[in-house]
Amino acid sequence: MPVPNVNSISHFSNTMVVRELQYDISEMQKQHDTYFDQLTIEQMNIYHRVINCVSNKEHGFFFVHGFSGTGKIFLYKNIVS
Ligand SMILES: Nc1ncnc2c1ncn2[C@@H]1O[C@H](COP(=O)(O)OP(=O)(O)OP(=O)(O)O)[C@@H](O)[C@H]1O
Repeated sequence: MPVPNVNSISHFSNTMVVRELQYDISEMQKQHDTYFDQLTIEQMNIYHRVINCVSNKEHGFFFVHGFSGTGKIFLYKNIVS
């Protein structure tokens, strides 16, 4: 069975990581502020729980569930931005 070239995999992974890290901070800030103003109270509560955990350098595991279209992705986008 052919074995993948480890150097290529490493380069590919790094390229993907580098691309992901090339975000525009001011654009992300604008996006965050826009989404943040629109969060519902429930989304806002989850947002603060996750952000507080990260800010306090605590470990956390969050599972957000809800019916389709209730704003889970909307919330994720706000948290990651
Ligand atoms: N607080 C909000 N203010 C304005 N629009 C919102 C808000 N929350 C969600 N939406 C909008 O509602 C729609 C559905 O939201 P979203 O895709 O986040 O739901 P979801 O729970 O992730 O759905 P699914 O489980 O089907 O993936 C999207 O168009 C999103 O932009």
